[in-house]
Amino acid sequence: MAAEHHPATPRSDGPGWEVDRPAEDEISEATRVFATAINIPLNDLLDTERDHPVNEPDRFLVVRDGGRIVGTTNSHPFSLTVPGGPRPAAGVTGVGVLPTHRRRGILTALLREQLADLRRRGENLAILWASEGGIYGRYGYGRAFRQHTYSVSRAHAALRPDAPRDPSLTLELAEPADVLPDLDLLHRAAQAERPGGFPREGNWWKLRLWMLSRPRPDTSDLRAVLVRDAGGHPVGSALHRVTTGYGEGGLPTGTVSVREVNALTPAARTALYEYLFDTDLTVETEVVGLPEDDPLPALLADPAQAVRRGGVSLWLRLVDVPAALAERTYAHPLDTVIEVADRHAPWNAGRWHLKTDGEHTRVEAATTAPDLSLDAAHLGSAYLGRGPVTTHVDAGTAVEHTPGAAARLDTALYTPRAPRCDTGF
Ligand SMILES: CC(=O)SCCNC(=O)CCNC(=O)[C@H](O)C(C)(C)COP(=O)(O)OP(=O)(O)OC[C@H]1O[C@@H](n2cnc3c(N)ncnc32)[C@H](O)[C@@H]1OP(=O)(O)O
Repeated sequence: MAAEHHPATPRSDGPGWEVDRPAEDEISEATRVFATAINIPLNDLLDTERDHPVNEPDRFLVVRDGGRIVGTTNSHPFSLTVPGGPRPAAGVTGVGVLPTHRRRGILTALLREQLADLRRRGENLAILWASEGGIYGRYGYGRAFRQHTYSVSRAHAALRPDAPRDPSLTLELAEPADVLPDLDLLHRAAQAERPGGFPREGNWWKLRLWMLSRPRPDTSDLRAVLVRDAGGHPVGSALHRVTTGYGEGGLPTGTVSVREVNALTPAARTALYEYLFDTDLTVETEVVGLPEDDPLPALLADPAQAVRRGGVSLWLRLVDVPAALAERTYAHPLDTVIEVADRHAPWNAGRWHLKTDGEHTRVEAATTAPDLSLDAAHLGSAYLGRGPVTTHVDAGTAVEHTPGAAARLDTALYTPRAPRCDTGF
């Protein structure tokens, strides 16, 4: 490793660091820098990359000091579901600066250059899973939504008597890799239904299964459970593992850990939950990665007994504000002028006239007085329809010049289904 630490006047405004692409034989060094920054074993990352090459080397960016790589960022091209359909988006990842070089502006330089690079690629949106919530807001990323985990004790796992049940459905337990086409079909259907996610093209399924299957003490292998209709077609799927434990008196204390539930019909969802909530030798089922409005609590006979915890958040950035606003659809017609502040993507800064009938949208530079002044990050959190701009107006960090302008924008941006993304990257 041995990049030297040159103490310098702290600065985080970016200029001064040259951002470059790593040569092909430097990719493993860049990977090592990221592993060091994020405190994970290098072997974990190398295994992932060797066996599941999702990386496109020309999307890596690095900063060097004295010829050695000291900071990295990377991104993957995704087809992100937004209101109106799938759109090209960058999944930003691999962000790391060596502990010896922090707080000297390296991240700022990397993310500024990355934004310009993504714009050149025509990716008008960028998303990321943040390691810490305090990092990305200053770069124009807004928290678009949060995942939720439900813990349901076996004692209170009964579903409502009127939950739809279809006796013609059958359950099948399988190795995930053996039923990949069925899992993929159900996953694609679920992605199309809600904004915020993307289908797993290329090696993304392999990577996902590898991540979920990593050995854990006292834990079963990853299992897939499929629901099939009378014709044998898959209509529901879940991925899960079971952790074994024995408490006082040798009584079982196991937990079912569910990582993905996809159902084409309400009856398939009922069948999945009734199966997952009633596993021998367990006392609890934990369902990870659910959207804010998941039907699970509406199915439970006693929803107050289920414990909901907030999980990780997905952050979103409009790389090109006018293009991104024009490429989604809207729940209501809107005619408004917004003034956008954007320190790190100056092409977005200024006034934009947004006019839409819901389906067709024009966004053009404006000279008239704005109805609303906000930061690019506020648009990032609002873009998928569940991060109201009115909240920022109430907080005093966005300014409404025309009464009701923020509420009208929120109404137009609203999406009836809350966003979900179930792939780590
Ligand atoms: C999408 C992903 O990959 S998430 C993974 C992110 N990586 C990590 O968490 C690994 C561990 N951390 C690191 O590698 C580094 O500390 C980084 C990448 C978070 C920051 O890199 P640095 O080069 O130190 O950031 P830089 O000097 O450009 O700081 C820019 C600004 O962000 C602030 N900042 C940096 N890190 C943090 C943090 N963790 N929390 C809050 N603020 C932060 C700085 O104070 C500075 O603020 P200012 O603009 O008001 O002066």
